[in-house]
Amino acid sequence: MSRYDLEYRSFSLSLAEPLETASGTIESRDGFLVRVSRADGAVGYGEATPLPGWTESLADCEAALERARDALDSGDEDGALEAVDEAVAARYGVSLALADLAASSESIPLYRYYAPDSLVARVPVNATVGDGSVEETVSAARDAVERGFRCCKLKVGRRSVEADVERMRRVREVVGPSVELRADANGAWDYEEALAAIEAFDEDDVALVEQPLPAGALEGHAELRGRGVGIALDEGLLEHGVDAICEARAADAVVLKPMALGGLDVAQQVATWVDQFGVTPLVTTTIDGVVARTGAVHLAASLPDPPACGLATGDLLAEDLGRDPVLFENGAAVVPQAKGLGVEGVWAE
Ligand SMILES: O=C(O)CCC(=O)c1ccccc1C(=O)O
Ligand SMILES: [Mg+2]
Repeated sequence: MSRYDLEYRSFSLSLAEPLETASGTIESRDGFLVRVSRADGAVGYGEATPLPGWTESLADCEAALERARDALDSGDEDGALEAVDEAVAARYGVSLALADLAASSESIPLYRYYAPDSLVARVPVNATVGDGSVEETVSAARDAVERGFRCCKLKVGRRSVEADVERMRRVREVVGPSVELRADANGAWDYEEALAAIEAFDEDDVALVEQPLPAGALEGHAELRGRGVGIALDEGLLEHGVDAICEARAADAVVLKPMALGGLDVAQQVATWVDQFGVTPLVTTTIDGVVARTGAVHLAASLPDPPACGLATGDLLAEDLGRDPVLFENGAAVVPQAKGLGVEGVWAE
């Protein structure tokens, strides 16, 4: 007898404007909305939105969701998560739907399912600024600060280091000294370029650079630390895992993307583990729909004292799966306190 039913529907969401990054341009996000329902009428939502280079393909994601559905149909609950074990986006979709259902049944917001005794009103967030021209970059950063953001992350690495240093310098002039600035090179630089960028960024009080060197580099990242600008590993976390990074002392922070790690439960474990080594966990999305994005907000809310997280990516989309339950104000995401994820109206019949 099956206790749960799993259904999924495909969607395609275009970005308001293509997001330029050093590892490619993101124009749309295609994936699957997942719904798990229990015989008593309780439901939970999840979202599996693969991103080439970061997760399984769309086809592999769908095949994994189909296996999970079949496992649940035959009453095999453990089998459902085993079926998506090798497909991180599908695993996020299924595990999020099950967690949303479980937290909803207990009438607690999802973050308290992971951090039972906590009460968290808001988590700080960064604005995400694409790798555009100086004018585009300055205008996007100025806009973000006018909307209340206190931290901006600039995508870098598509042009020369000098050009990126110029972009950063102009942004610092415009936003003033108190806004935190970060960069994300998505692995674009070699060691010499990264060193030059970091030394120049330090003069503009840049707090952090994500993935200056390719994912494979560990020693190089370790060498780049301690120069005033923090080093965060993103692609590198997926390539090496936590232990190798901590052992090589290769990072000040690691970037946790639930879609790329296979779910909030996995990301929670990674966060708790890296924290033991003094490495800061930093939660971001993969530019997802509202269901996956809100899951990431709950993950950040479940962590003690998170830094500004890359969760304010909803505005990058031209359309969404439903209404966004997360309000952004004064540089923070207001954490939904309704039961479960707090996402409604995404599965209109
Ligand atoms: O962290 C953010 O500000 C937003 C998320 C982001 O930058 C991103 C989005 C999609 C794919 C990769 C990345 C990345 O952090 O490298
Ligand atoms: Mg990154």
